[in-house]
Amino acid sequence: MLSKDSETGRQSPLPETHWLRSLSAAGLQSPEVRGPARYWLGVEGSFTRALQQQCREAFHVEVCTEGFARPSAEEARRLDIPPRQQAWIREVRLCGDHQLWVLARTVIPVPCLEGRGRQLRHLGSRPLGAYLFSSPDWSRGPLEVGLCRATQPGQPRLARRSLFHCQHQALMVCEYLLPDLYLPAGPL
Ligand SMILES: C=C(O[C@@H]1C=C(C(=O)O)C=C[C@H]1O)C(=O)O
Repeated sequence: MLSKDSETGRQSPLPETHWLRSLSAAGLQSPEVRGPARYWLGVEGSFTRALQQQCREAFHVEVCTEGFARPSAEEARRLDIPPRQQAWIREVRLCGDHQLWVLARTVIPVPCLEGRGRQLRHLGSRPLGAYLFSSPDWSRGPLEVGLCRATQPGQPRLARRSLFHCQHQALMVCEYLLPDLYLPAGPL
């Protein structure tokens, strides 16, 4: 169930993921991208806000891990940071109406944590999106779509990610969609 980062030995419940630069490129490789998940893969504004709007009852963020760790080699390349440099890594579960909807992993390079960015280390269960979208300093780059190598039922099969830019710095937010978010519940 767990994938292991070959360089750090770190174990993560997030499946290995192949990232593509557009919804249409991903749709050619996986028909699931063209189904009900398509809406969520393409949300351009705050993902947290879109999830909150989908909720009938409650929405909450549960922090799984937060701290300095080494990003994967692929993440370091995408962020254009040195391969062995530590970053602040936050992994959370986003839950709506008492179901797990999204697993999110955010990689924040050290320079982003300076100045006003200090707040990024003290979010706790406040959604990161609320901070990024309320601050004029940050803007989102293009969305990528991830096809996951899920090895167990219930693991995410689809994901999305983007860089958020602030002056010359960037952080990366990856969101893994769980089927309970986009597949209608079966008959009771
Ligand atoms: C980037 C956003 O932030 C969301 C909140 C996160 C968190 O609190 O760690 C992580 C990923 C997102 O789903 C957003 O809302 O668009």
